[in-house]
Amino acid sequence: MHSTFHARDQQTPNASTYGTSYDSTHTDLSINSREVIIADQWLVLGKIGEGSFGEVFEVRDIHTNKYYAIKRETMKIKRPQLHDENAMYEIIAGGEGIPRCHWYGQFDGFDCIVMDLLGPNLGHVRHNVSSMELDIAVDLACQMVSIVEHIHNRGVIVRDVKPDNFLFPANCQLPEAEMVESMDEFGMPVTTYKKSTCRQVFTEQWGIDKPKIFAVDFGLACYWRDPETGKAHPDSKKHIRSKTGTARYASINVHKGRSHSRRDDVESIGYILLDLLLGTLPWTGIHAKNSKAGWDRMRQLKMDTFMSDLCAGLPQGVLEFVEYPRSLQFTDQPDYEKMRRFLQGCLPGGAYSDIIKSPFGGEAKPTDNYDIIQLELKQLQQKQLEEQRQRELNHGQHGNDGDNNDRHSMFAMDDLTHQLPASTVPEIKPSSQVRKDSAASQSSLKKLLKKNKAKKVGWNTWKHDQAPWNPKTDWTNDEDPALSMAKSWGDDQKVGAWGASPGRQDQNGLWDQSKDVKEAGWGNTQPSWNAAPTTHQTHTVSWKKTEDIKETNWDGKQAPNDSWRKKADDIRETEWNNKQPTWNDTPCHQQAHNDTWRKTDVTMETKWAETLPPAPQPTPDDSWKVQGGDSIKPASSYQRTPDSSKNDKRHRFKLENSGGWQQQDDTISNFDTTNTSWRTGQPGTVEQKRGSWQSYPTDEAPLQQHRPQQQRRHHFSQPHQRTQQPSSTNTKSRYGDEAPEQRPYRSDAKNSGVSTQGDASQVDGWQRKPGSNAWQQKR
Ligand SMILES: Nc1ncnc2c1ncn2[C@@H]1O[C@H](COP(=O)(O)OP(=O)(O)OP(=O)(O)O)[C@@H](O)[C@H]1O
Repeated sequence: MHSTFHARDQQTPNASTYGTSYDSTHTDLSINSREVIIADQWLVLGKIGEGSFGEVFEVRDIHTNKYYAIKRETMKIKRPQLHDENAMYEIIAGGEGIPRCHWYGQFDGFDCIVMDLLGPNLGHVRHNVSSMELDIAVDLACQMVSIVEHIHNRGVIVRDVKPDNFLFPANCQLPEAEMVESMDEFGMPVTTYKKSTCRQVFTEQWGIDKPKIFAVDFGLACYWRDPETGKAHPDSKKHIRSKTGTARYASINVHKGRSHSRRDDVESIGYILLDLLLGTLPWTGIHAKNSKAGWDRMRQLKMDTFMSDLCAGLPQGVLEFVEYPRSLQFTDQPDYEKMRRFLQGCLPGGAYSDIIKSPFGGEAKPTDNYDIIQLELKQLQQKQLEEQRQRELNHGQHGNDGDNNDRHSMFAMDDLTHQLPASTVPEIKPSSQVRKDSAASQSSLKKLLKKNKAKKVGWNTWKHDQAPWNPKTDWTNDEDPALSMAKSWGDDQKVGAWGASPGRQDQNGLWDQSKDVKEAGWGNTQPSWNAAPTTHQTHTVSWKKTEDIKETNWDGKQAPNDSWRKKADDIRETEWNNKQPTWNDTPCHQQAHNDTWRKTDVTMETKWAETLPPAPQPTPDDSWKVQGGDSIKPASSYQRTPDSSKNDKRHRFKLENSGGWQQQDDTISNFDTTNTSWRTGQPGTVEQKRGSWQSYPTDEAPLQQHRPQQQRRHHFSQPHQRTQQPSSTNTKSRYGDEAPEQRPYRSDAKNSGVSTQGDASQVDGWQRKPGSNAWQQKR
């Protein structure tokens, strides 16, 4: 039965001592150093772990007093993945070794998943024991095979199988090394640490012979099988341009740039098994000039290492287990039972228990003789490096690919958790022509797509950052450490959205134009969009029909507020409704639909090429004028916030000096007029000059600086940025079947009900048409 460890009282006898103490990173800091209760239920206790993108905290359910873990990810991140991870947890729920999720939602600008609380991970434990006995490693590997088998049976592949993603139960504490004081040859005191063996830890400290493990972190997981057709995804055979997962445990096929399939997950388990038994791998600890060089070197080492050399001293079954996945084809289903047989056969008396002879001669080494193994591995590694150096010298390539020994200019590959920039692919400079609504731009877009095709972009590759129309500035966001980190790592570490979300739409990215990709051209003239008046939009849009895609009819007043619906046999159609709420809201934006559509079996994307005029800058000294000229008050005294509690179009207004909020529906007629000389009235009586309002997503977090910047980024950006909602109350799926909402920068005028006549008729190059609400560009 699936056992869970989500509450202290459900744990083992030594429940009082377990918990977060296993993790040295535990800080006892709750978010913002104050009591934080998430969703009125989960009291944050302290941080217990973190990965490249997520942070994990221990929380207590204040209603039941049970303990859980919460993983959070900032919603500002360029490529959020917790949402997908939650979806993956749902898909694989109920399996042995899969933690249960209890809540998913947004809090304080973070996506959060509450799940069963677990303990130290396999990597931690291996690091803290002197050696791991064969039967223990075999048992753990068998559990991993079964967990991965379950996940594969649900149509999903993990793509990041590594020791750090297998966790022991929460009642298991990280083993501590025993401190031993002694004297060195000069009589000086020396402190050494003696680690226990794994068996000692399990039996003596944890009181369990064979602890259970649980898999976590499905941020990179994706479907290997199309849930609609039940067949392997057609695109998944393509080459990927950037590698996914953790280099140390990546399969050779992934190193070669092939898409992940089930065989790669099980090959990674083989490397984990070797790591557990040997304590290291020949390619552990290597340094490289850049991550690409590191991945390349690891690939070379993996390919050059005879597994029989590596497995010397280990039972034959280990070798069989490691080599078996390498023989699998892309679509092959691994024979999990056979893999477990190899493992079980390793145990004394088993069918695969013969010990493999060491290539260095002499007796076979015992598996717990760590020093000898380390020495032999070092020799092996040296030998391989020497051979490689020699090869390079012969080819006159020495030093060209990061294989020099200048360690100062290198970084440790072990630090590299995810993946590589596609540094071999030349970046395509953004072309201004691409954004133009002209026939020329259509053809240049096609050229770019064609170029991209030549670059072997695969269906499960995150391609956003390589989008030719997406200039580098798109990544510039110094305020967001997560983004700058992503940048420094090569922007396509975290793949997943493509593969992960069949049936959902990701409005971002660049796509390749291959058989299953459909393109729809947009007519060359979209005068109404360019002019962007609020009311008169006429879509003279032409569609190019390719292959089996259906055309979408436009009936004059459409907005990209569409929903997709699947018709028959793999054909999707766009339904456009006639409302244009979002586009209408943005009179000061120039929008050009220079779009292409891509359809794959499972996803569809929209690329909105957008040219926006510079966002209007608020001028703090702008004033409010009351019609009739009674009084003038600095607009900065007023703040406006969307009423996030109501999540509707009403706004609250704050008169700074008077304190207190006043909520209005669509007017500001009830302002506290006693405090100031303000006179308010019905819509139409107050004039507004630009920049008068300051928008706040919540009562606390000013957005004023942020929003214009975001808007400027839209100048270049992919549409998903527009879909990001700053409000913490936004729980809407980013993959929902809607087009991205246009967040109006100047929604104040419309939403507040304040008339925008008079002075407000001019906004940074735009002006109201005399006598009408329509906007037109200044000439
Ligand atoms: N349910 C849990 N209970 C206790 N600790 C957890 C739990 N989930 C994760 N952790 C700890 O937090 C660490 C980071 O979690 P996780 O791997 O999910 O984050 P990540 O950012 O996705 O990591 P990665 O860099 O591998 O992608 C894990 O290695 C583990 O030690």
